[in-house]
Amino acid sequence: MSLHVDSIRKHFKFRQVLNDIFISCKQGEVIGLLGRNGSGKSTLLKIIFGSLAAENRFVAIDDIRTNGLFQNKGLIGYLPQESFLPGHIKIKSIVNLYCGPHQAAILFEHDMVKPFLAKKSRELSGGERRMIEVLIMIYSTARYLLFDEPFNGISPMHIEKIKTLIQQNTVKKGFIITDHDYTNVIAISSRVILLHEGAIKKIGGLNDLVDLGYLPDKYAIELEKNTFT
Ligand SMILES: Nc1ncnc2c1ncn2[C@@H]1O[C@H](COP(=O)(O)OP(=O)(O)OP(=O)(O)O)[C@@H](O)[C@H]1O
Repeated sequence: MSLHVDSIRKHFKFRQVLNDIFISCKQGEVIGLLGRNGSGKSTLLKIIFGSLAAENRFVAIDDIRTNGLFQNKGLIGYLPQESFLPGHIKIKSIVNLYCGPHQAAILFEHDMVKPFLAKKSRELSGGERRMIEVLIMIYSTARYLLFDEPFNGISPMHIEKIKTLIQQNTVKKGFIITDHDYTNVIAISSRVILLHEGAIKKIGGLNDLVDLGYLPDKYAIELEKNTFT
């Protein structure tokens, strides 16, 4: 069971943003995707999901090639960087829209969702909205989830709960997660990769992130005390 992404190429005007990108994600894995601002992380996730066209794109789920949004339906879920909840609809209805009855019933009782069920999304704070979106995606039917900045605006206590939920849900799902909160991404990732100058680099330790210019030098010694390999 795997999501297989290969040969992705994309340019905007004269800039080649993605150059023959390869990523695989098995059910049970969390892939941490890091990269500097503008390195192409969101572009890559949109192309994998099928909402953005590319010059070249190969995506296969469990060895079956998918050609875009409609073939991905129910298989790949995408949490965009910007909020996607319709502002005028109650959270309870949105949960019903995205989740099956069994998963919706779990969310209705979840302490991070229950207090907001009767509210409309526009009545929530930015962090509350993000929290709901992330939970809806985790409990959606999709088997592979692409998360673009899931921790943005969320307080540390809730980030911990979300990390636990992601890890619990890897039993049946695979995740590709990008967020500038790299310590929390690294903490839950089975593998970490860096999008650098249009290519994917495998990251074996925190020093690689310094060497490739993602983390400043001053972090090297302190961060090497932690390890994610
Ligand atoms: N529609 C577009 N037209 C032209 N250039 C674009 C377009 N979308 C993205 N780009 C450019 O492609 C590059 C990659 O953008 P992308 O949003 O994928 O980066 P990112 O790694 O997600 O960045 P960030 O971490 O800041 O969110 C950027 O230089 C951006 O300016």
